[in-house]
Amino acid sequence: MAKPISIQIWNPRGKYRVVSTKPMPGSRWIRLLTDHDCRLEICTEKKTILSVDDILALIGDKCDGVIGQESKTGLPFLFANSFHHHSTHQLPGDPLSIMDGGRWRLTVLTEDWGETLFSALSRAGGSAFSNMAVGFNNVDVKAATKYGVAVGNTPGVLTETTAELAAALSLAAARRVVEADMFMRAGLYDGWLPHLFVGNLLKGQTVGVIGAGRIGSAYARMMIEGFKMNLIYYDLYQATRLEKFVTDYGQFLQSIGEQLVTWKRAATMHDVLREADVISLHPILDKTTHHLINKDSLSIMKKEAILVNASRGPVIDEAALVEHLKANPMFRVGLDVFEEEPFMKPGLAEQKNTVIVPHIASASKWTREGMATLAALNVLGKIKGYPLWSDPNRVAPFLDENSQPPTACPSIVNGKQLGLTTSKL
Ligand SMILES: NC(=O)c1ccc[n+]([C@@H]2O[C@H](COP(=O)([O-])OP(=O)(O)OC[C@H]3O[C@@H](n4cnc5c(N)ncnc54)[C@H](O)[C@@H]3O)[C@@H](O)[C@H]2O)c1
Ligand SMILES: O=C(O)[C@H](O)CO
Repeated sequence: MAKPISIQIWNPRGKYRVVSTKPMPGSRWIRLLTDHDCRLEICTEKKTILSVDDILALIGDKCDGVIGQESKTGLPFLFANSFHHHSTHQLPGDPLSIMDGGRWRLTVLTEDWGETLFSALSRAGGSAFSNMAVGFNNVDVKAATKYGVAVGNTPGVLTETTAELAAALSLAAARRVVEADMFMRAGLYDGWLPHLFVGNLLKGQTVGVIGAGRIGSAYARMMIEGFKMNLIYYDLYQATRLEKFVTDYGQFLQSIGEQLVTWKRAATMHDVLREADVISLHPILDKTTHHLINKDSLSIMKKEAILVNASRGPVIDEAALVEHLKANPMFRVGLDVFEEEPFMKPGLAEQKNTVIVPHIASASKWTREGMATLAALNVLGKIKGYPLWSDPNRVAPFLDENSQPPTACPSIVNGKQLGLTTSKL
């Protein structure tokens, strides 16, 4: 077992022991737990990723609930959590393995919430775990359910913040903002030139969205309202509200004498790749979306297309992307996530046609504090036996600093499997 690691303790006499594997932004989440009789232990260890042994040491003999972090892109439960039946992209080998220089090696890139940790939490008397994230590809939900542990996540509070970063990456890539900034800082500018950093105009072009869920739909709206782009999207489900929005918005534009905007639901992802000028990826990461963008799919995209990824790194085959960027200098990408965070595939950083940021899509103050609050309330709610909140996307009542949050768990992904009741509120 790993040595005990550094811990900050709040409300030492609290009846329920809750552990957070990282300090989280804001203080409301701490108050909410300690005001409800929780002894809170926050791991302040500098390590970015805690090992299973570290977390076992944190759980100890008595622990009622844990707040964990997805921290970095996680492959481990790609297969276990897949709720979709169509599989067009099979990863060869063990799901815990990753290709490295021609060999498969074991990798743990994230807190590894599987059988070992959930059985330990259950033995310690715990029944609650929440990720401080909406994605939960680092969690083996089946194992959690087997041990009676609720798994929380934090939807609703990061939708707009994440979509805004995807829009920022789209714009920065289209207008070559980073390249131009570096040029300026290097003192290379010696006067206006007709050909200097010519990029792509977005107005009237087609935006493609793959995974038109909460974030994908919010991003689509931003690009349509902001830049009057037409939409083509691919999702396993119809995005009815998004379609209606584009229809209504198009009619509004026509009524004021401007050009219509249109939408199309593509029958295949390849239709989006062929037709769109800017493509943004927003699906969950599971076996159906692993390496969705690979050598073949890149080859059918327009030579001057822009590809944005603020979902999960392994949705793109990053090595294939590097080759594509080298061969197609006018093809540009905006990346918030990487296949093996915190690393980038060799060659990516050297390519001028990339805009790369370190997994900051949800990093606005309001969102990060809200994520901490929701994660804490998922754990508190389960410990207290509160029901599930009826609509995990409607989280505003939990985020109002001036009132007590509802007595419900904001978002538990395995609530049904655990037979938890739903709040009437
Ligand atoms: N970069 C970041 O910091 C950051 C922040 C928030 C979320 N995320 C990622 O974004 C993901 C999406 O978040 P969300 O809140 O919009 O989730 P969501 O569940 O609302 O949307 C995901 C959509 O992907 C679709 N989908 C699933 N499999 C697909 C497939 N094979 N092809 C096409 N579409 C498919 C689903 O039907 C759904 O509509 C999260 O799971 C998370 O991994 C990243
Ligand atoms: O899934 C998530 O929520 C992100 O990756 C972190 O914001």
